[in-house]
Amino acid sequence: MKRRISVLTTNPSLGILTYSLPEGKAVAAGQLVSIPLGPRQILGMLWEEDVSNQIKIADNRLRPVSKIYDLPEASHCYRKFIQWVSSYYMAPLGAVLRMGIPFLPATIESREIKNYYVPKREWPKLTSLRQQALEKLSGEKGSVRELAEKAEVSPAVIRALIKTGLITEQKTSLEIALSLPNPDFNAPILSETQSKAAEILKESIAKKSFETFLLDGVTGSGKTEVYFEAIAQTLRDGKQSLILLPEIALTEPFLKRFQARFGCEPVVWHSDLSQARRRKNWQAIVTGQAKVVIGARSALFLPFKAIGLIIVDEAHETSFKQEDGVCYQARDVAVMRAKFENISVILATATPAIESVMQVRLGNYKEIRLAERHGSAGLPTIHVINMTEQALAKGRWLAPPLVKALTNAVERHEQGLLFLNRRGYAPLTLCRHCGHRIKCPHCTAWMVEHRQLGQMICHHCGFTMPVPDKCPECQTADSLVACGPGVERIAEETALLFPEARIETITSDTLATPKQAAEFVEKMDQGAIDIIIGTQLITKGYHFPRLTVVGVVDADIGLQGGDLRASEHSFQQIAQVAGRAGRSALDGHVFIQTYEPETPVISALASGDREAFYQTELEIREITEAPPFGRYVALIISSEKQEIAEAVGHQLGQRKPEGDGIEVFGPAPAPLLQLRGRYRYRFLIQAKRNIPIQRIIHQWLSKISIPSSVRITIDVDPYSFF
Ligand SMILES: Nc1ncnc2c1ncn2[C@@H]1O[C@H](COP(=O)(O)OP(=O)(O)OP(=O)(O)O)[C@@H](O)[C@H]1O
Ligand SMILES: [Zn+2]
Repeated sequence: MKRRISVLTTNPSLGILTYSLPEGKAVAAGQLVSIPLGPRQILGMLWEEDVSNQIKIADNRLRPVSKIYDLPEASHCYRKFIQWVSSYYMAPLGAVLRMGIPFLPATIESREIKNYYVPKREWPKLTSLRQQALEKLSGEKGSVRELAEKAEVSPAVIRALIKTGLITEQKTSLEIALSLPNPDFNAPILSETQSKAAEILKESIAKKSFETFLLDGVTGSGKTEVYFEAIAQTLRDGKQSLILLPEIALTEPFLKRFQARFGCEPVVWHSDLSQARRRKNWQAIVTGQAKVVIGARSALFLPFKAIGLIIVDEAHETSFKQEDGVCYQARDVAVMRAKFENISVILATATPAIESVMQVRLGNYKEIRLAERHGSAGLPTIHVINMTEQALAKGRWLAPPLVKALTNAVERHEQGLLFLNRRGYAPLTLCRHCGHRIKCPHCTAWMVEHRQLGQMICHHCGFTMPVPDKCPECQTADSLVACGPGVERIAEETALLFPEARIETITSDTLATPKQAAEFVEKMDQGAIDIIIGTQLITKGYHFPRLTVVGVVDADIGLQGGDLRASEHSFQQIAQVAGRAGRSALDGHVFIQTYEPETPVISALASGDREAFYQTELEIREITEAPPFGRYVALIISSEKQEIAEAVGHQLGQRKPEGDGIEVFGPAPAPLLQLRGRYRYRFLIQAKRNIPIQRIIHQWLSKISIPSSVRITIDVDPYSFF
């Protein structure tokens, strides 16, 4: 009988398959292999070494593994971890593995990537598409696909140009000479509290066992400096560290800061890297050359050679929640990875998630507090502006006390920040003649005017159309009016109030890449910006010493959705943006504009009594058996045909699981009934934490046959409810 092994493929619909092994080859579980499937080669990981007694396939039908990659095998802990993620989040095993191994690795023989280079020079006359491509690409390099994307032509055009020799091939080696971060390169002198905190972390790392820390320090207290000490210790031990950041725009400033402390840049992992860069970095992580990795949440799934520490920075951030594909919460996954690897994990934040606070109370996480800002900086003064008492002119959104503070700041050559979490000019456009509201044809959502682009954009599906000059419904000309403010409208008002000021709008439209973020930080540091108008993108991580005035344009926005975490998120967001003010020698002032100054969120911010706010939140959650006390799972049934989605919802509704400690709500049409052209119906399952909810849902779903046009999304511990 042949030697048999099971291989977990990175193809979600295939899962685990059985293959035979070439005689005499030594293999270990966790090794990467490629296997033949029909005419194709598929990537996978040896899952179990010898499965000869379990599998019924006849020897002659068994195909051999075609290649075993010469890379360190992933550990037993790693495979256990992938398994856990798959079963907890109810996602196919292969889909989870694919996040860690997103491409065929280079083999020993071909540790090179084909890149192409377009020389800078005058080009001969060619067909216009080719001409256009060469002009756009002058001086660029990349893979065929990357060049095609940059030039906005098809890959065939690029291939044709390669054939003519106008674009030349360049082999890039995968071996990178990485500089090693030096733990003692430029260590700061820590304050007493900071060094106590750092000592606790270092001791934990020395113990080499699983421990979760909540590094809870006010904004500007030096959390980063403290966890850098933990990284230094991990470096001394020869192990790898992973730092997760909530936003890739934050990586660039972070790289600089890291370099100043450790003498060289860490290795980066996120979606904005070129193919060649991604492959190199992946290789360095898997072989253990990369000692410190900073990345987006997907970095958690990489098969590190020797991981010794995980840090989640701004751990309360909702962007750690992945909402499509495998739905997971990276903060929780980080803790689980650390548990499987038996290492320490640090959650750093100034405004912890309720879930984390609860884990501290239960004794599962250790809390480390940094109560004061570093050096001479004090916390900013909070001013609440009761908007019901402010008589603002029509189309004006900034109240006089805020305007006055900004005026003073600009005069003193300090900087101001106006925060409004709404992209575009206005969230709603309506016809003042017939009342028609401009809506997305594919979503249950308003089209948002982006005046600078001259476009209306749907923020859910990206559908775009020109701003109409008459009402699409009643055809009346010049009857459309913008309702409510977005950042662009606030920028317009600010420009009127401060004609001399240099104003910059920062949103995901203007600050999409790490490079743009770096340019922005540079401008701020040089004092080339007086006032920033920004969305949540600007609330976290940045340290601008001359920024002294922060205005929260509409503090009530976050509470409108009214979901489970609305108050918590609103509190976190405002506290974070407030934390950008007065971070060095200059005093900071924060102005919060609200129509409801009495709500718990605003009063907690005004009084600085965070504990009381958390206490009340926890009590509400406990009474309602909401997370973290109970558990939620959302089930979303969607189809392009409304009747079909509704019918499947109805069928499932009739077979709802029942029993003690579990309650199923729905099916109900989702608040966002139509999204990207699909109609959606929702269930919300609420269960006690000891209920094996995943198993129950599996059984429930297996009771009915689901048409192929219907998609069922399972979201365990959901954050969005629309
Ligand atoms: N011991 C120290 N010596 C010198 N500079 C320090 C020290 N501690 C903190 N700083 C400086 O103070 C500023 C704030 O520190 P840091 O960014 O680490 O705070 P943080 O708690 O991570 O802030 P936030 O939560 O707002 O992002 C930084 O410029 C940092 O370099
Ligand atoms: Zn849409």
